[in-house]
Amino acid sequence: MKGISQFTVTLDHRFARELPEMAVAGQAAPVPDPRVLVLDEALAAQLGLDAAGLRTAEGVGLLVGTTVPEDARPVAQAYAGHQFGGYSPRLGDGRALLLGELVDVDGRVRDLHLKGSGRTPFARGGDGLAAVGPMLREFIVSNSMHALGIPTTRSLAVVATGRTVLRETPQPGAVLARVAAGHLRVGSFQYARATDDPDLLRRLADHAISRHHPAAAGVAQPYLALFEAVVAAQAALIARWMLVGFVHGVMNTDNMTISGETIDYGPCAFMEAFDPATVYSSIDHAGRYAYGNQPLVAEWNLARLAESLLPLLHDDEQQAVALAVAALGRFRPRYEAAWTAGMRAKLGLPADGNEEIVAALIGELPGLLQADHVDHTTFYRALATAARGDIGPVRSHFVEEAAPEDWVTRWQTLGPDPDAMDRVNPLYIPRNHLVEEALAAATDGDLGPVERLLEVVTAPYDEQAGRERYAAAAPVDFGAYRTFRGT
Ligand SMILES: Nc1ncnc2c1ncn2[C@@H]1O[C@H](COP(=O)(O)OP(=O)(O)OP(=O)(O)O)[C@@H](O)[C@H]1O
Repeated sequence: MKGISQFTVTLDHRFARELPEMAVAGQAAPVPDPRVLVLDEALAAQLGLDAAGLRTAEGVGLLVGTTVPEDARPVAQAYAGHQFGGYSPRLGDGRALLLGELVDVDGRVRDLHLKGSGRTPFARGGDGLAAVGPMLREFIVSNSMHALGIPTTRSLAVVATGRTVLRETPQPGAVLARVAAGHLRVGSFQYARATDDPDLLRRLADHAISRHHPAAAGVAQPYLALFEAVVAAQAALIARWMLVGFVHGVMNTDNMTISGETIDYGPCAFMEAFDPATVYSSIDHAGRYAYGNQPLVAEWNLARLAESLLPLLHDDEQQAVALAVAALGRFRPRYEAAWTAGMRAKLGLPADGNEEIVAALIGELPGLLQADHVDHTTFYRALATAARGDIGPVRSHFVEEAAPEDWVTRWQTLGPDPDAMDRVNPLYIPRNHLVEEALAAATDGDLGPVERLLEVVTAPYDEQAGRERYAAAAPVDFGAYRTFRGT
């Protein structure tokens, strides 16, 4: 491995140092013909990395893991997890490497991680690789989420490898360089707990507190405070997903972070026609991870985290369980409060006042939207137009145009603020048919549609002239419920 001469990158290896039992040394697979497809230059600058340097041969080598600093020790992280409800004791990064941690220009510690960088000891039957399409999906959707102000892992770059990856059909391969507050997952704690090594579990919890929830340090019950902090972060996160209609698609416990960032953009998509049963993953036959189930699944995943933490909560198991149950019980009220506050904002209403009328309006809305398969995104922009005095666009969202009138009349008496609504209700989300269209073009070598889509979804609230098709629902023949595999 060679050093980087174009620019300096200083990587720490705190995860590997503090938790060596959970870090397996790995090396990126050779990349025959690396080509940068997309690079987030603003993110590079935030990391203190020179974007031009990242485009040089050595810089690209860092982005795919083949040229790393001399003292770098890339590792695959161990984790376990419940996938679709079934427990796997050993998952881990099968096709990913943590290159190390770096301190960004704001002094925050960020992981630099590669996805699709080759097989690791956790690869099981997998080839360790990733295809251009899914890695660009992660780049596009994570950028959209960030622009929407939703906590998420970030995508620094997608580099085509020049290697063919075999999926249903042969696909061009790619490596995603991912940046995150951290890669600890609920599954990391399940892994540590399953080792029956209380010291490892404690070190993992201390590491998580120090990196993600420092306020939990120094209180009487730090590990309970850690759990409470994760509950709070996830309640806030899932509410944000629900408010924009984001369907994660694979909310396994290895895809739920301790930091509270959204992770793993596999078969994810934004719901168009409002329907709680909306599912995008072709392997989710039972609808476990449907839009409307996401808060319940999050709570279920957090219960698995609580189980993993029990030995740290109290010496007496019954007392530990009682503490965990009480803390988990705070998920629902926190989620409800975040949801209600978010809905008030979407409806252009102040944070409090008129509680009963507002609760009724919020409670009735899903039924109204679902009955007519109303587009979850354009509806709220149309509602702002109604607040400005023109109810026409709202009416045209419904089969029976008079259907929403009673609801709208009651809402209008509350004096909603349309400008405030347009600041929280996006006009542009990465609609699945646009994402698919862009990924197909990129797979065929044309990056134009990806670049245009990125431009649109990273300015989600501002009307962009000539970009009407990006705000419109999928054409009927696309099929609103088309599902796909994520990887
Ligand atoms: N092609 C592959 N080769 C080896 N391992 C794989 C491959 N695809 C997935 N895995 C492994 O299978 C497990 C579940 O995969 P999943 O798709 O949830 O994760 P991922 O998308 O690879 O990574 P992340 O969760 O970090 O975004 C993980 O342990 C992952 O590393």
